[in-house]
Amino acid sequence: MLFIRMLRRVGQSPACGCWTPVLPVRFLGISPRQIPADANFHSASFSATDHPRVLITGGLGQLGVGLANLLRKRFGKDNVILSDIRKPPDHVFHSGPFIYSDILDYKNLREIVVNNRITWLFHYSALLSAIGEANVSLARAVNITGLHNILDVAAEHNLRLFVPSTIGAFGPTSPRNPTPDLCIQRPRTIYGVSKVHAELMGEYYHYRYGLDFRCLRYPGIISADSQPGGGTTDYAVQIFHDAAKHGKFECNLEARTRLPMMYIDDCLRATLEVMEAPAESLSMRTYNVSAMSFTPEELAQEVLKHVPEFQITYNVDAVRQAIADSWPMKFDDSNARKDWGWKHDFDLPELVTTMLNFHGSETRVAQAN
Ligand SMILES: NC(=O)c1ccc[n+]([C@@H]2O[C@H](COP(=O)([O-])OP(=O)(O)OC[C@H]3O[C@@H](n4cnc5c(N)ncnc54)[C@H](O)[C@@H]3O)[C@@H](O)[C@H]2O)c1
Ligand SMILES: C[C@@H](O)[C@H](N)C(=O)O
Repeated sequence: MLFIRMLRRVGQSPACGCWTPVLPVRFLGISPRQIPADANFHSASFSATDHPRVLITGGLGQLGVGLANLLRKRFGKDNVILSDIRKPPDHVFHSGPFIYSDILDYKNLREIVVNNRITWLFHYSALLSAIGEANVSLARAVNITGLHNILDVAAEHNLRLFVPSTIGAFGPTSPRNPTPDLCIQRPRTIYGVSKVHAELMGEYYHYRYGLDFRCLRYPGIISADSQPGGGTTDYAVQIFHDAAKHGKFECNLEARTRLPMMYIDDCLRATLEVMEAPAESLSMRTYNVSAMSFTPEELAQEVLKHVPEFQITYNVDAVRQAIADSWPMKFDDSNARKDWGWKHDFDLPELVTTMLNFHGSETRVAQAN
């Protein structure tokens, strides 16, 4: 009876007309892993004045080290733990706490969360779009089974959980220009399918167990000092390296392939901002975020302004091209802008200047400027 009365008391959110978080795990009697409700004594509570204790999974990829740097500046070095299944390079190992964590090992995850009194979890482990197509069973395990472990450990220990999604969560039947937050999502890659699954499972855990799940759909992310991990948008990172070093670049997508992109600083700031946003400002739990959209041809034109002899040629990779042709060309992120004040800093000209300054200080870019 108590349970039914509490369900009745839960109202509809005026902002979105959707259900507000239903009930905390303890009212449901059992958590997702069948842990007795009163066994939830490990969860560390923190008030707004305390710093969160952060764990980043898959932290040695393109985005994780930059995220750790940003969060350590904000919350203190020792409050942010980077983890992965790979061996960290020296500079990462010495820059702050690093531990081994395999997201397929649930007990290992739970031990890390408990021993380190983790309160916020950024879940970055994944196999990206192109590499996922080359190894579907591993992508399925890491991106789906691994996500289940993350959701369960987060729900059991009352963590605030960030899981990134992607433009790859849409497919050929989605509106592509622009792509809104809510529309048909029928991706044709294992990566995209696993990310739609993550969005839906995270939202389900939010409504069912009160999990504080937050998710942004990132565009292709462009970074200077970290390498992409096997995606369809990787060309937009490699082009800067090759332009600065060799003055030429062979592109694996067609010249007119338009995709949403974002500079890494904007991406990481968006991630921190949505995690810090007051819960009542979030009318949704999964948001598109956007900065710019361009084609390889347009990117090459901008590079030419800095590297006058730059040449681009095309040798199209059929798998990547098919993926790109099914993805959004432009993202509609008006809900993120409206709800929690998202605003990007980098458009195409600033992106190109920043990337070439990084790569080109001692090469042909420096000579041209
Ligand atoms: N980089 C982008 O352009 C982009 C765009 C959209 C979304 N995202 C998402 O952001 C997140 C981070 O992306 P990224 O580019 O840094 O990815 P990445 O491929 O560069 O890194 C992923 C990391 O996951 C780790 N990993 C693999 N299996 C693991 C396991 N079993 N346990 C723990 N770690 C494991 C890998 O070792 C790797 O370091 C991913 O979830 C990705 O889907 C990235
Ligand atoms: C877009 C994103 O999810 C990733 N960079 C990929 O291309 O797979």
